[in-house]
Amino acid sequence: MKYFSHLNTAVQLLQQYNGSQPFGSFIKQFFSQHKKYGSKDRKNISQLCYAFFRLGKALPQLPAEERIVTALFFCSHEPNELLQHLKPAWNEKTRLPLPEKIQVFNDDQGAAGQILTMYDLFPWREALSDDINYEHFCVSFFTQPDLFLRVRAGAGATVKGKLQQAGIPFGEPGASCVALPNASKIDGVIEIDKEAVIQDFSSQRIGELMEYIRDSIERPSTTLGARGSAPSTSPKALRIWDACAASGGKSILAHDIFPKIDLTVTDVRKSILFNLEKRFAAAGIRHYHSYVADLSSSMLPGEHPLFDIIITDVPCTGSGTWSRTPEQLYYFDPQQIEKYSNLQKKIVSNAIPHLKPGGFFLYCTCSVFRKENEEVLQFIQEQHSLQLLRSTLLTGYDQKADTLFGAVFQKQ
Ligand SMILES: C[S@@+](CC[C@H](N)C(=O)[O-])C[C@H]1O[C@@H](n2cnc3c(N)ncnc32)[C@H](O)[C@@H]1O
Repeated sequence: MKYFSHLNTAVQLLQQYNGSQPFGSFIKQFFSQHKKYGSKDRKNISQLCYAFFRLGKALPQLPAEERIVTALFFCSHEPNELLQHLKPAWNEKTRLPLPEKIQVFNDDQGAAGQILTMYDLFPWREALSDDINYEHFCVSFFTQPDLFLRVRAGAGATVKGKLQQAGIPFGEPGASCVALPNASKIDGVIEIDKEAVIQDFSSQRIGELMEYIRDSIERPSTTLGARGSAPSTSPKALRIWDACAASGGKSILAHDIFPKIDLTVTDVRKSILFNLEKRFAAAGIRHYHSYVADLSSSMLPGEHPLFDIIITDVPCTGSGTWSRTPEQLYYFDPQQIEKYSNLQKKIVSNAIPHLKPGGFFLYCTCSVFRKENEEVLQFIQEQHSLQLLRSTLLTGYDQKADTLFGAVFQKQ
């Protein structure tokens, strides 16, 4: 009976939650106020709640209990105790691919039920960026992504040795990337930010665009336009500005890729720059300039020499990360797409005037929407006459990772 009691608690929690804070914080607060739940109870209740969100916009009319059990079926990749108790008839069908599971659900509903299609989960297919595989993207909502580490230079053997010693299984999807099961506890095992940075696999791959810029600077003939002059390869440090730095994920990456940099970081949130300060200290980055700046309304305040490289990892819908935070999919208002696209255009417009002629502009989002990706690229080319050198969609949905979009421009 405890499984049905877990289901009831999940329903109550979902009724109280309104999407205004991350569900992870909400449920943590709930459990800290209700100590009677043991670790197994907490695990089951949170699994049921997250499953509910993973159904996205589908089946809004279904009673919450049924919606949760349906979602649990879609999220289960092998038979399990929880589903065995809540819906035994579906438990032996958990290994079926999603389209067949949807068929099982539709058959079960009979003539009275509403027919479910993949389109109901994520009804904005037409708004997606080119090259997104819609079916694979939708299927990925039912799997929790991995936790990824970017191992810093020289720390590979140490990090892997420590993980092995702690009995934490890991894979290696990339040269300096380690993938761990999402619930892995690495605090106290790895020296975070010093030995390895917690950073999604696709986010790490933005480093490939940075390497491309670095190589273009070292071999200028490959990218130089007729009038521009690439930043010199002299030992002088490259002036790099991370304009939407948050707690510094891309800045630390840039620090690790460019041999000598004079780094400026800005963000509209003072609190996040405080987090950056702590991470930079752990990462051994001591010399940098940090400012609070709202680039939606003005350029960088004060006098600043022009930059060799500007990184704008802009605020966005975060739709490429929704398998990590499925509550955002559930509560998503599609009007946000236009709102973010406009904000992104303002931010890039206030950043680009700070770029040197010949300098490089790196634009990135963790969005899957065309308006935040290709449309902003077009805006940058048309309104700011930057030359697009390279753009890439880093699809993470087949690798238990996020999906990011990135592009490199050069100013003539
Ligand atoms: C996607 S996050 C950046 C993540 C970061 N680059 C990293 O790799 O960890 C976008 C950041 O843009 C900041 N932001 C939002 N609006 C802004 C604005 N008007 N001006 C400057 N930064 C802004 C947000 O506070 C947020 O920290």
